[in-house]
Amino acid sequence: MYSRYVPPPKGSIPNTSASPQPQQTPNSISDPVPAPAPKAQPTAYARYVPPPKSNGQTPVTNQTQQHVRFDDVVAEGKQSNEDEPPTKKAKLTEDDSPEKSKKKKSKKSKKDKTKNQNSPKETIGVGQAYGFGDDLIDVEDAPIQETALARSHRPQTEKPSKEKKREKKLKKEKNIDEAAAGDEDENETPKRYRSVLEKKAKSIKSAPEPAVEAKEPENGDIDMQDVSNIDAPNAEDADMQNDAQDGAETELHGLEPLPQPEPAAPDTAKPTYETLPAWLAEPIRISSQATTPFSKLGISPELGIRSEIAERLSAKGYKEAFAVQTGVIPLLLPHHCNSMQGDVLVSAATGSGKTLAYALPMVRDISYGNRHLTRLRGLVVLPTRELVKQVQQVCEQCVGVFALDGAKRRPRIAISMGSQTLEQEQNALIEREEQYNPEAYSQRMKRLGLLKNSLSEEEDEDYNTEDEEKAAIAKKEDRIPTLPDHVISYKSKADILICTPGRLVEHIKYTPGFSLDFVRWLVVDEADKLLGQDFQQWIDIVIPRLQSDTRPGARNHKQSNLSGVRKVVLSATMTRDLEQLEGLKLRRPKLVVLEGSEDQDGTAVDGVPAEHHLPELLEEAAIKVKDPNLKPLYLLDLLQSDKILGAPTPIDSDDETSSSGSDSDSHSDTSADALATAKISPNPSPKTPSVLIFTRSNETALRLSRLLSLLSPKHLSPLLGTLTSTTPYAARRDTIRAFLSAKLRVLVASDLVARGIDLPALDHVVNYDVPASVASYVHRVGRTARAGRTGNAWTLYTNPEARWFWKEVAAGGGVARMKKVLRLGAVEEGQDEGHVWEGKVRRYEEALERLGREAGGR
Ligand SMILES: Nc1ncnc2c1ncn2[C@@H]1O[C@H](COP(=O)(O)OP(=O)(O)OP(=O)(O)O)[C@@H](O)[C@H]1O
Repeated sequence: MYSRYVPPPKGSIPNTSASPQPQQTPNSISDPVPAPAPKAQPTAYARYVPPPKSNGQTPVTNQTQQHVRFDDVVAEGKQSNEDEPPTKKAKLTEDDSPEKSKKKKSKKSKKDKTKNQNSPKETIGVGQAYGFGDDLIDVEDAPIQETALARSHRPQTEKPSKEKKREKKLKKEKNIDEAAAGDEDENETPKRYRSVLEKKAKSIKSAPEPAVEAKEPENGDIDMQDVSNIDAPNAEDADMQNDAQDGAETELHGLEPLPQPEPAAPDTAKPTYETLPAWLAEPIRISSQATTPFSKLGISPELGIRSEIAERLSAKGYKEAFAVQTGVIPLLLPHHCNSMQGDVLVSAATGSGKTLAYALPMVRDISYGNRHLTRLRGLVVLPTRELVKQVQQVCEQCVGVFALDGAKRRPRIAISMGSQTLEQEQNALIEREEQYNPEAYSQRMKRLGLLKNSLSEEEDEDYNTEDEEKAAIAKKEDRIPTLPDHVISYKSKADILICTPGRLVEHIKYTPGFSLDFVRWLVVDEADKLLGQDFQQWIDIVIPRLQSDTRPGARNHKQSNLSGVRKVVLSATMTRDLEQLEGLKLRRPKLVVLEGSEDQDGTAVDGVPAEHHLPELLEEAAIKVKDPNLKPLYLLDLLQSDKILGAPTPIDSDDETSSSGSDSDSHSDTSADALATAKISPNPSPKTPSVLIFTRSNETALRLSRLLSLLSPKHLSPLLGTLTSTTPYAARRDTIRAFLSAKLRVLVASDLVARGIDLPALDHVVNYDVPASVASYVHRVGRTARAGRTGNAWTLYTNPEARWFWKEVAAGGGVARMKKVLRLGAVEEGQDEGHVWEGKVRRYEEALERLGREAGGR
């Protein structure tokens, strides 16, 4: 039935005046509803006549109108024989029983087709849609056509008797199809279809009455049932379709709709463009105020820091856990939950106490280990020797704290940083023991027998590869004399090794018996530095050795079900570079970020949290250097200002001009005050402020240090020390010791000590040269204002450096600070009188000349 529907061409509304349309008829019928404008279309759909808008009539009236219209057509066709008015027919239709209605529907269908014949276009369309010739359509419609044709060909000489008329009428009604067949010539029905049509007519006649009544549309609109009736090839088909449709309503024959799943809830998640993993994008944030007693850390006293230990820590100056320790230590203490035992990354300000945050839980775990066996279980990697020494001290403190608390053993701590020869370090790290092992002994003898022949060659053997070198070391080891049936076995002398990455790599390669098989802690302090630089590719060499699991149980953590290497990665300027972190092969990592309490600015710029946080009690200032050639003089003025060291006493003054200047009224007036407030003295005390001056290179540091000594031989020179990476380690160590004991008060240093060095009493940091990066600035100024103390940072900047400094460092959103950076004018611009400054410049030029002579004389 669907194939028969030929939709009308778009926008082509047939001209109702051009062809007679059934819709026109109702207008003449006594219908109370004014007929709508005819929208005659020859198809079934075209029969729908919408009810007039807001006519105040009920839809029932419209329904009536529809039926009236169809029956009108019938009435029209019969009007010549039965002179009943159309209104009567309409009434009858409305009163029809459902059964009759069904029959009439079939007739309607046929008659409708007759009407459709008036439109040649439609006839062609329907025939084509069926795939038959148009003839077939004509034949189907023939019974209805006959009424008109038969009338026109009826002989005029018929008997006028009523009997004959009645007979004829009956005959006509009974054999309407036969008459159609008899009118072959008129209908031009092909013979080949005649028998088919006859059979069809008979079957229509003999067909039983439909059992199911056709439903009438309730609202006057034509529904699909009507359409199917109208378009059915004949009445029987239409009835059958009706039956089928009605039956489908009552009996579904297993075609019930399958249960469908609940419709999925619409996805309300906003698209995210975050490329960082969740642990990095959403770190654990710790407020700087979050201090806690050590005894409260951990899930229980047994698995945490016991109160006896907390008391001992307090005795050592660690009264309660700093904020970063409050956040990190619980993550590193034993836990039953595996998800709490992943690797930990820490980003916290300089001087916030990161060292104790990892040293305490690591030493605790190793203290509770095997009583008798010393194995290398903890590895701490740091970028400089100074830091190695510093961390060693903190770890030793922790060892002392746990040693008395029922710990099974006192962990041994070793350092390796290249301050000694490799052999000295090897002896400090590894112990050789003779072990009874006849089998290994015979194998060793075999090797030695083979070696004898080639001994002379080996003496001047040149190693081309690492493997060759290792083999040579093994041969040397074989030659160490032992007791019969004994071989050399190796034993670690240290439980914890604190080292620089370069030396660690050397031990892995060249120290017999040096093994990382038992290591279960890896600490990478100053991580951004260690991951950002190559350091003999230490990551590629160390990390695979920590992943190997050749000895089952060797990496088991005490008091927890964790096995494997626990990695702790720390920095004040922690890298978020996943590529760099990837090399560490982190497991279930968590990032802990220490935030400032209420950073005045820099906490968030455009909603982006600051990358670095400066110590809360740090005060920063910057001084513009107008003439870079006189920069050392600017520094001298700053040092000798009341802001830092104060002016030297007039009696001991290095400065001739200053003495002469003191003759002036202004100076003589204040000389008594100057004496009273003078801070610089050749004999410093712990109260004398301490200063760390950073330069951009070793050479600049050495040169500046010498220049300051020449400019102030009496006062600054005795207080001055220099720290560069070219300075011998022993000299460096002595310098730091002297500084910590207040014998030295001013250190001129390269960036060697910019990171990690803890100089607790340091009051001032001066950036003589602007740092190379924001991170470098953070580390440099972080040498002061540590552990909750106050501190000052001063930066000298030249005109070309001004833009970068103020934009990236001072005002950049990447650095969170409590106070804004002060912009200061140089001393020469304000306080000094012209002739005093001129005198300083003259002395500076003399000092430069002398420096040049010294350099040339070397
Ligand atoms: N709980 C504590 N109580 C008192 N002082 C502490 C505590 N924890 C650490 N300190 C002290 O704070 C100072 C800074 O500690 P530490 O050197 O570990 O800082 P840091 O965060 O590693 O700094 P940097 O990033 O510069 O290396 C040290 O002098 C240390 O002794």
